[in-house]
Amino acid sequence: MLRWLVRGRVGPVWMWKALLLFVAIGFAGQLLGVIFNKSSVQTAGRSIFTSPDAQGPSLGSCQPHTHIMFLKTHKTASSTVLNMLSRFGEERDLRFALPLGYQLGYPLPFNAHRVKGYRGPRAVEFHIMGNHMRFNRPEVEKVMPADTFYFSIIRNPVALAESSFAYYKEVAPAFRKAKTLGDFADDPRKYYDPRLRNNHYARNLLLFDFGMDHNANFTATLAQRAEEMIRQTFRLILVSEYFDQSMILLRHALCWPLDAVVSFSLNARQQKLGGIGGLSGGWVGRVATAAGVGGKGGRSQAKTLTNITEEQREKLRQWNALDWHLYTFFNRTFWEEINRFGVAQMEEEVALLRMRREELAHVCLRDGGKPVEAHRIRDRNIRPYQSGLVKILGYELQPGLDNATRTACLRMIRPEIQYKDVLDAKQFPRPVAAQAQPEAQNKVLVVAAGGSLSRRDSSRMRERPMVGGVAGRTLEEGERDWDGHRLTRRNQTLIGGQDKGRLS
Ligand SMILES: Nc1ncnc2c1ncn2[C@@H]1O[C@H](COP(=O)(O)OS(=O)(=O)O)[C@@H](OP(=O)(O)O)[C@H]1O
Repeated sequence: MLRWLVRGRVGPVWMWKALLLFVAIGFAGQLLGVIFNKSSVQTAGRSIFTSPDAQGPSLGSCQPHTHIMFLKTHKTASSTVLNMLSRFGEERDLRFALPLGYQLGYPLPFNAHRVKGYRGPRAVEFHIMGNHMRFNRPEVEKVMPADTFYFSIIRNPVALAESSFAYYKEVAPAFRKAKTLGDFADDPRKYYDPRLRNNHYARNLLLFDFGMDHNANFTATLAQRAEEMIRQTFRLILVSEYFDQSMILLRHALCWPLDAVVSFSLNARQQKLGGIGGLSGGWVGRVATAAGVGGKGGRSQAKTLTNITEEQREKLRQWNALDWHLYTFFNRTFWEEINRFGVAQMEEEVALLRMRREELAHVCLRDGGKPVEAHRIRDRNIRPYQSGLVKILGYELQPGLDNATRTACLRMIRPEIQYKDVLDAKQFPRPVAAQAQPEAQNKVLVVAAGGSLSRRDSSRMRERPMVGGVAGRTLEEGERDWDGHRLTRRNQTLIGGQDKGRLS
């Protein structure tokens, strides 16, 4: 029959040869496609963010909340939470109440004028607010709509003190003077002067962030007043030690899809003890594992990385007695909430969340999700800011991702400072000419997530994420940020205009 065809009874020979060639190419293409489909991360990732798993179990007919205020408390996993809000808002073109610099006037009580683009209390234009601030309800209410959902997160004060000590060692004078956290815990008053700027990082930091007097001595009346104020304003208080359970409660409260609350831990210190595990070694889920649902009847253990004795822990609890009260109180209400939600359902949903996180880590992250030191991250734009005694870790993206997957994965690991720049550039696009100024790179100030400005020699500065370089946003010399003081620059050393306390 082929001879018959070839002889040109049905069309010329060249046409049949061409046809055979096309069929062969098509077949080979199909075959290669099957092979690559099985092995390539890129293809696996193509559909992962749009698969039905991304939605999670049905939430019924509720409407997703889009007016949200998150009080970003310090050293409580708040950067991981803020990352979710940033992703959610960016994907849906929501408007963020962004700071002029990198924090909303912290540590001064929040003032509405710290919000970029704020035009007065009657202009309703922001959906999400979540950068560091010292809470001040009347001013926040000027910015956010009346139906805003307020929530925040707390952490065991002992673990929080440890994290704060490591991060703000050179920022808080009380920590600077103490050799170790143990020494500080043994006799905090020896190191602590309430008049010194930045010492709020060393005592009742939670209470300070909620806008209350963190230096007051503990009384039951004060503690109850604090608890009452928080309950009146905040609809949900999450607990860092039970991060995954917190995410499930949050997702139900906000009526958000599962993927919106799946995250990789950001801003983590390198673990000195015990090394770093990959995903299978429990890194991404390390906190989750430590916080099994209801494992300890709702009580949490502070997971600390340094060696402090039980006696020193107890001293830290006493030193931070007001925070300790808040923590125990809201830990209790948190578990009451889970009981109302249903313990069995919580277990199921937490398991789904963890599975999903593993899946996304497998697609998005290099080396199975193992966090890496900043200088090892090839893409400088996603290096986390470094501060204090230990290395703050970040992630590397899996190579070879298709564009859509890469964008979604990148959002999940983009550090807070860089994310603020991205959102800022989107909300306040600058004329092309302004973005192209060559000296912009030289005027970059590096600002810590916690608010401190880096004091680095220029060679080390090159290792830091170039804040202004991320999206063309640069803090200009003389701009006011941090606490309203004018910032000046002396040979790469950035200092506050009038204070003895350096900004780091
Ligand atoms: N998912 C999750 N679960 C539990 N804990 C987590 C999570 N993500 C981040 N972290 C830990 O939170 C600490 C950083 O907190 P913040 O991001 O609030 O710090 S900051 O105030 O913005 O600088 C930091 O704690 P330390 O490592 O003890 O310093 C992070 O490891």
